[in-house]
Amino acid sequence: MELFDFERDTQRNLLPKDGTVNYFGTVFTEEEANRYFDILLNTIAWKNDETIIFGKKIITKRKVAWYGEREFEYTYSKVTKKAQLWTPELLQLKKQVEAKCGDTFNSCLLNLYHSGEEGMAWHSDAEKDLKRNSAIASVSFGAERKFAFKHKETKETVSLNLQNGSLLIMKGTTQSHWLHRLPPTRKVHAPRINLTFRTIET
Ligand SMILES: O=C(O)CCC(=O)C(=O)O
Ligand SMILES: [Fe+2]
Repeated sequence: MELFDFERDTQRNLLPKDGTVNYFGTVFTEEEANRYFDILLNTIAWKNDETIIFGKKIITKRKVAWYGEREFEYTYSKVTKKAQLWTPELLQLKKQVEAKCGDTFNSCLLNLYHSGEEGMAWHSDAEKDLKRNSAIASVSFGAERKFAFKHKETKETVSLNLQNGSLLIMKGTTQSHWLHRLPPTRKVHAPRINLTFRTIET
């Protein structure tokens, strides 16, 4: 197999063990991706994220929003938030993503990174509100950014670039054994929007 085909093979697990990550590459055309970027930028109720670090409330530069099929209460970065109801475009995106990966989702966390200087530190998405070992689908629009995984015990790392209009799935025991992050970079000046479709335990 050519290297190109190998990288495009969505059945390939990017993790060597203890979880499954599939990168589907771009699943939206550049035109569709740019259109979604603009719509989301203008229709989502973006807010600066709040978190507690060493007992102090911190306001992040990165903006976030939380949507779902119900007004779920959800604790993320140690602060409890209430989901807003799906917008028409988010519901459409959710259906497109579900059709591609075969999993279903009932909520979505959105992140807006204004430039490469904004990122997200090492974490795993294993909050108690999330259904255990359920798939998380990550859709990216805008600037291409590096994304990395680190095994919690062995510290081995795996990284890839998340392209404009791309889809990445994390599933199985990935969140129990691996951390992930979006490293900050001085090389990227353009903004990026990321959506992670998730399943809240109901
Ligand atoms: O922006 C990204 O690609 C990752 C976001 C993320 O890990 C999260 O929202 O939990
Ligand atoms: Fe995450």
